Amino acid sequence: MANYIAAIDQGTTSSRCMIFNHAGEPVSSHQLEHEQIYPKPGWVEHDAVEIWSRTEEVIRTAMKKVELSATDIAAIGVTNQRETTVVWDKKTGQPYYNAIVWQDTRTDRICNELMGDVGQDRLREKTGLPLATYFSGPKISWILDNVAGVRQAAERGDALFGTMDSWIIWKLTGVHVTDVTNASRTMLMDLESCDWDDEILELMNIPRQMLPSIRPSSDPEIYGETSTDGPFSGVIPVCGDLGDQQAATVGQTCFDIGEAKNTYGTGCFMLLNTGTEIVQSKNGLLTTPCYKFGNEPTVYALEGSIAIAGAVVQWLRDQLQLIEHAEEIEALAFSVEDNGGMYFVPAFSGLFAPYWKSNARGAIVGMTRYVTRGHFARAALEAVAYQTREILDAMEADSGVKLQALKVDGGMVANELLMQYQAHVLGVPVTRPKVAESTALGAAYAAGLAVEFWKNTAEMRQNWGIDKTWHPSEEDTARTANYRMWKKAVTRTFDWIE
Ligand SMILES: Nc1ncnc2c1ncn2[C@@H]1O[C@H](COP(=O)(O)OP(=O)(O)O)[C@@H](O)[C@H]1O
Ligand SMILES: O=P(O)(O)OC[C@H](O)CO
Repeated sequence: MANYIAAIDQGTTSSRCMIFNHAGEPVSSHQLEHEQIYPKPGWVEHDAVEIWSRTEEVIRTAMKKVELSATDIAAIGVTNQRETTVVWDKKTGQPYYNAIVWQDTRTDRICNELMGDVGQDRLREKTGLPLATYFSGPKISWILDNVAGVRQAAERGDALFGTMDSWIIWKLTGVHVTDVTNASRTMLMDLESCDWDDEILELMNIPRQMLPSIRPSSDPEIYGETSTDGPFSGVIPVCGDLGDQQAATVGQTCFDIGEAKNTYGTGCFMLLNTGTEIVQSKNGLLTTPCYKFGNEPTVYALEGSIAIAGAVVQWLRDQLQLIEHAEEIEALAFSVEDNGGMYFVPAFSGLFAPYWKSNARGAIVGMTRYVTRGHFARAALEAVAYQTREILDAMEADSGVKLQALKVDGGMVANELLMQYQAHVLGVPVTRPKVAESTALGAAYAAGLAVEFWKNTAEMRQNWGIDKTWHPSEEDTARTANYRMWKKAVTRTFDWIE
């Protein structure tokens, strides 16, 4: 009897496999980090082969920890860091080049040229996205134009493009697919038809045959099956696929219009369910599919994307060696009472929402000889909270919805200082669910729904419960003053790259 669903979460920092029971509780989990490759300033790459071998290892270990075999797993769902672009040879299975990560800014020139050719508005109307280095389309163009032989291979039909979901599903099943949520982040998909857009493909000079077919996020027709010689050592349907932020929205059971969640991982992403209506943002947010379950209409969301959240903690750990482990930042931040007048704008990949300024770069301002390591830690965490406030302001302005509480998840929500400060800066309660691994849970839900492991979304809602809520303190002058200073600090990063 198959009593479990497996989820593979291929994130920016790490890959993990989690196994869930019918109550939506994790019964096993394993996670491994992979290398972050920075070949030049602004460039970020991953080795897709390393990611696949880490994925195989986390699957095997998660299954072994609880002594499960393939017959115990009813279905598999995949979720992934979005936009990260890999192109591989379908005959050898080898990537032609490292995966270009969503944070990478090398396509700045390509984006500027596209801006001249077609203008921002036309693309935004079709895809819901501003023209920015963040998205996959220009990254594919870069690979086609800069890696020897790839364009010819793509024209011959030998080169396949995928975001990391496609890469993992292809490795698991040999099938070349993606889902609507991931496809939309290429900037090549028409939001309304949920199909590749020929006009944009022509504009970016991308051959259609290298693209995966676009499928529902939860697909009763299943994408494919695992094989006995793969990491699951058996045949299991793979039938759930969602970009990680959309998966977290599903995992948090935000199925009603006006429900929102914020996920604090490498970056930070708030999504607000807007139902089957496509709402175009006037305040710097993205419009994106939230999920598509089987034959039901696509549900859309407004999204506020922040490029750097947990990544700033990683940077303090790996590059400055200020801490040894990510969780140590909390004690370090607690060692000081406040930010000491210091503001840290981590615009390492330019600024995403609501600014969309690819030519911004990071800045630390307000420093005096008074500041200590503790203030660095504090300012880094505060930056995450202020950026989220900017997103919430934009979301409320766009939707007219006044949020009563914010559901949060992701690796950083273990940080109590950050969560308390977040509630303070937003002025609304912040709620962490019992299962903070909402991303993996959402992928499991998508797969489980497809095979009727869960009958409907109401069953999933019953699984959701609160672990902890942080309440804002009384409105005070310091909150307003700090946020004003943050806004001032952000302007110091604009137009840094000439
Ligand atoms: N206690 C903590 N305080 C602050 N940041 C943390 C803490 N624990 C983990 N992080 C950060 O959270 C991120 C990992 O979260 P996760 O949701 O696994 O990310 P991803 O899905 O992007 O790989 C890392 O960037 C790490 O620096
Ligand atoms: O790896 P995460 O969780 O920070 O998510 C990355 C996003 O999907 C990028 O769009």
